[in-house]
Amino acid sequence: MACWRANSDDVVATTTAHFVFVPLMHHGHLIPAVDAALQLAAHGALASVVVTPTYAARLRPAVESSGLPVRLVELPLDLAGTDDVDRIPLDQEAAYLLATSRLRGPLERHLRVHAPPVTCVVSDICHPWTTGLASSLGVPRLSFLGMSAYCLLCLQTEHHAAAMHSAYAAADPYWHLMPEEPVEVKLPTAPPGFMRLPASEKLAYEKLAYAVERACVDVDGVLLNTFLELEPGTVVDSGEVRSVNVWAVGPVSLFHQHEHQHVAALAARGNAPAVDADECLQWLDGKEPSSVLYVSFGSSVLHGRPEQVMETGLGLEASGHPFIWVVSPENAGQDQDEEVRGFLEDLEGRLSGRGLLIKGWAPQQLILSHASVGGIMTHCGWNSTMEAVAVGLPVVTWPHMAHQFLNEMLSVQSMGTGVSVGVEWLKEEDGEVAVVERGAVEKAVRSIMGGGDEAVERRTRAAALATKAREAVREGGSAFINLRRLVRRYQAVMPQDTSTSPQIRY
Ligand SMILES: O=c1ccn([C@@H]2O[C@H](COP(=O)(O)OP(=O)(O)O[C@H]3O[C@H](CO)[C@@H](O)[C@H](O)[C@H]3O)[C@@H](O)[C@H]2O)c(=O)[nH]1
Repeated sequence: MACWRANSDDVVATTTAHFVFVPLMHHGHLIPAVDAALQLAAHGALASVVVTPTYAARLRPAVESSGLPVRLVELPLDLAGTDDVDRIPLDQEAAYLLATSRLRGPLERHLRVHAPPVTCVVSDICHPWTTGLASSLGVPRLSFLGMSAYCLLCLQTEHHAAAMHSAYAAADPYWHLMPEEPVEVKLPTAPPGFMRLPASEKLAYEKLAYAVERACVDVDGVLLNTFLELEPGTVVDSGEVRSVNVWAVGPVSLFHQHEHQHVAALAARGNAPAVDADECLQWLDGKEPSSVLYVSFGSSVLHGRPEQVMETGLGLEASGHPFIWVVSPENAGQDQDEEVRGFLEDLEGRLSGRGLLIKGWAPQQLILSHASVGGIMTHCGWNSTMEAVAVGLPVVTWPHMAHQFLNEMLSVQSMGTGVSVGVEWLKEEDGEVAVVERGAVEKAVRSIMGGGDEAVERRTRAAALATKAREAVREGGSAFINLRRLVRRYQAVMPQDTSTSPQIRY
């Protein structure tokens, strides 16, 4: 079957499903979107990923080395002199997110003149403007959500949606009543310093939150980086409650254990690493199997207070276990805090050989795939949570904001692979401050890395989940079947150009 589209410039024929990904250019959103694009391409589709030049340069090695039909559509976007969200001041981030809507015109023009025609737009939830883009192109739109099915289900309740929005807008603690469960969970938002927004930005976030809500409504389906066996009832329920197709295609990171990927590309997944990947692997080679803890708080979490960085370091030291600790430049005091900088240098000196500090971007995927790594301390970003599942590692959970608290619950209570670090909330003049003392860090690390019965059982459960994850993406597995069905479904869709009379033939 061939589908034809007439547009103002040309007439092209295609039998290929062509997914155009419009990700949010923020690591936690962009990385899984690119992985999903690679997965779809491995299943026979063409995938285009829309990015600005900075991100195109970062992604090119991984995309090109895959040898798969994934195109980077490079479009400029300038805000405050940069197109890189890492360099945009925190108080302008919301404005940046809203500014991405400026991409719509150039993108639509690009898609209209470049063959083959798009058959499906896959949009980050933060890009409500893609609704208009898809309808103007006459193609369906999928939303790509960087969260669990459980979290999606929670978002169905008006109460939670409102709470989530007010959290972003006002940075107040909020409460969420889980659907059909009489359990109240306190979901505090963020420590001071994180998403503390000036009044002008609050408005931008409110607008954004409203836009996200709209964007979730008018979709042909939702793509989730989870898999059926991980959240059996919830994947189905989340679709039924919302009356939308939910496609669980994860763990998308497992693509990188695929024959297509090279070590160098893997090291540079998402960003250029701040360490030499070979040296990092050699360091791990010198360690016992499953003995090293990997500590990372993702791409955007700030501890807020310098004392917290020091308490974390002292807790890791006291645990006695080898570790790799990824300290973001802001947390490492690279900008101003000399005390923190000095503390980290001393720590590195004292623990030389036992603790490896990476100040900047870590080759996370490469590290987690190494046999010497035995556990992760994580902020419970959904990607890191899924990456832990994919490689079968237990986790110390230390959520910092928003749905990370739900992800903690999934790891600790549902999967049984997590131990909470136990964040304490102290009242201060301008709100609550999250505090984790060194003793709590030490205890949680010993608990997942130790040899006691509970630790062994946790590791066994994590290994069993990883087996299920690999089965899900393997031929005949649930995610594999979903990817295949997606490619078939959107290859059969006939794009219609609404500005000209569509000419469609079979
Ligand atoms: O040094 C680093 C840091 C991160 N990563 C990768 O970057 C991604 C980080 O994603 P995630 O673990 O989800 O954390 P965030 O970057 O904090 O992600 C944001 O986006 C996620 C998806 O919406 C949300 O779940 C989080 O709460 C939100 O903070 C993962 O693929 C990591 O492997 C690296 O490779 N090296």
